[in-house]
Amino acid sequence: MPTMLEVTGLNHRYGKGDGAHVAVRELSFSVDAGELACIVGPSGCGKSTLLRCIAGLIPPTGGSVRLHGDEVSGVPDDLAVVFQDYSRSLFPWLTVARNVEFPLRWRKLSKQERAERAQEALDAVGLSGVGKKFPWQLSGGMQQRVSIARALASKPALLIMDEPFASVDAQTRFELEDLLRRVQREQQSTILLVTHDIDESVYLGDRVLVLSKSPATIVADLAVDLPAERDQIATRESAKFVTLRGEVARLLQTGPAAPATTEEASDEVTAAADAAEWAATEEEAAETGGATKEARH
Ligand SMILES: Nc1ncnc2c1ncn2[C@@H]1O[C@H](COP(=O)(O)OP(=O)(O)OP(=O)(O)O)[C@@H](O)[C@H]1O
Repeated sequence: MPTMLEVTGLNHRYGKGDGAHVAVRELSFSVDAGELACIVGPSGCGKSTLLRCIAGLIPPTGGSVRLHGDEVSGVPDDLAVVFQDYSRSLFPWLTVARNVEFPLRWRKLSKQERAERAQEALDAVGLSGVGKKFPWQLSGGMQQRVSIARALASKPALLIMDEPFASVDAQTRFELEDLLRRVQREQQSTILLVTHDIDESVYLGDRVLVLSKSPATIVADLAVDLPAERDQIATRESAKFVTLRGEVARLLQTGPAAPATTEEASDEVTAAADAAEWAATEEEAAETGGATKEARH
């Protein structure tokens, strides 16, 4: 698959001089077309800053972001973002259908084509019959489906999702996760999704990018070797899922295993020599039928 998103040596620093804060440091990764990549990182590590740079909302202070080969400067036309807070991202005075159509106004589409695209997107998220309702007449989970439909209607090259399911209850979250995976596969969408939830990152992702504590940098890029068809109970109980979840949790807690210092390495050599000597003595004792073990303790 061709590369859809390429982030190279990205840096972002807020402010200048003594008060400057480095939020993102030398961060590089790429996402292939049709891939769903999850980003997981500790609170405050710089996830939103990274997404804002990728979405062209703020210019990075260093490095580059390329979308299908084009340098991102300003918000690209073919990029859509779904935020956590659905209640603030939908217009309450517009019907659901009009909300979904809204970003298509800037596309060269007839009124009829816009209406059809909106209906297709609503069908895809299981909201075929609610186009004439207003967002406030829907549940929270349904409103977030509308936000997803609106993002999909514009057929973006890249869909960015910032904690999209963090404001809904656990049951709805599971439904929305399954919905997202289904729609992503049907439409071959390229998605970059940020979450705090380790399990969600493994359940949803084709890949999980683990970020360090602030300033954000990538500590691991893990392929999620789970079947494409996932199930909220069976997948989460599978050995592969549990292992991956543990690996992500460990990386978040401690970061990647650091290379041993010279001092640590020399300690390890001494410990290994001691162990070998002890084992040899034990062997000797066993051969002579002695009770060295008991005598030593
Ligand atoms: N506009 C700003 N000016 C100065 N510092 C900022 C600004 N926005 C964010 N920061 C700082 O940059 C760091 C990263 O913030 P950011 O919001 O990107 O982290 P995050 O990982 O998305 O956080 P959370 O997990 O809490 O959503 C934080 O220390 C934050 O205080």
